[in-house]
Amino acid sequence: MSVLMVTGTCTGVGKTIVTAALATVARARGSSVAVVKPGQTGVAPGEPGDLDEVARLAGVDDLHEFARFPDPLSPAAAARRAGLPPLRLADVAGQISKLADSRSLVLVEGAGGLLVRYDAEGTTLADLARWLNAAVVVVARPDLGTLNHTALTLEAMAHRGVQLAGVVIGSWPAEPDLAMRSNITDLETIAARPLAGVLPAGAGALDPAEFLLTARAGLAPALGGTFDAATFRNTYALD
Ligand SMILES: Nc1ncnc2c1ncn2[C@@H]1O[C@H](COP(=O)(O)OP(=O)(O)OP(=O)(O)O)[C@@H](O)[C@H]1O
Ligand SMILES: C[C@H](N)[C@H](N)CCCCCC(=O)O
Ligand SMILES: [Mg+2]
Repeated sequence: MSVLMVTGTCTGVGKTIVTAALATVARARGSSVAVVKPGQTGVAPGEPGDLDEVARLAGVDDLHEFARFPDPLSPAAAARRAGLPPLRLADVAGQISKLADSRSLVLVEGAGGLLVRYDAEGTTLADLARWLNAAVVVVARPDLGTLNHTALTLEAMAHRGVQLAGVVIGSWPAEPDLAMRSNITDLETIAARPLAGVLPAGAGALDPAEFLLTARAGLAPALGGTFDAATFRNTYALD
């Protein structure tokens, strides 16, 4: 049993796609996988949320969303605007612990980036990770601006004693520009380790069978495998 959290350097960086990729690879290895989205914002009741995307891509049906607020804001702000009580991550920690007792892997996708607030006290995914002693995958963009966002996220994690599982690039384009090619090297320096994975832009549009193959190729290290850096570098002519 283990709990792996997925955060990002910002919203919209590909956390849901990476969560689905981790889930599909783990399931293909025979693991029982639950996926948790503690607080879903920006989606109306009855509309498909991030967990529905994970279900579609990875075939997971063990899905747990603990609160939903329609405004496309942080969970704290969205709850406030809806006039609803905020989600208590301390309660969510207890629920995740229970799930982890009977699954090989529980994946938890945060809302937005690491320090997005869930309540008026400023509880964040970093608190949840620390309470559960869970490592965190950081999903980063490949393009200009990502070095600073990634460095800030990793520094905030280190400062709070949150363990880094690895940095994954959520959406790598077929035609990377100079900044992207350079950033690959610098992201590895910032993380002080090789990238834990890279998913191609467009991975989210694949059918589930193709998505599994893509996820396997791009994400093995985040689940204890080896990332084939040489193949990746050759594919994208990075050297
Ligand atoms: N590798 C990818 N392939 C295809 N589409 C992608 C990929 N990565 C991201 N996207 C698209 O970019 C958008 C944002 O991605 P995603 O929903 O995974 O972001 P997120 O980090 O989970 O955001 P949120 O904070 O809302 O949870 C989505 O519309 C998604 O379909
Ligand atoms: C609505 C969006 N897609 C996410 N669900 C929530 C993102 C919150 C980001 C808050 C912020 O850092 O400004
Ligand atoms: Mg998401």
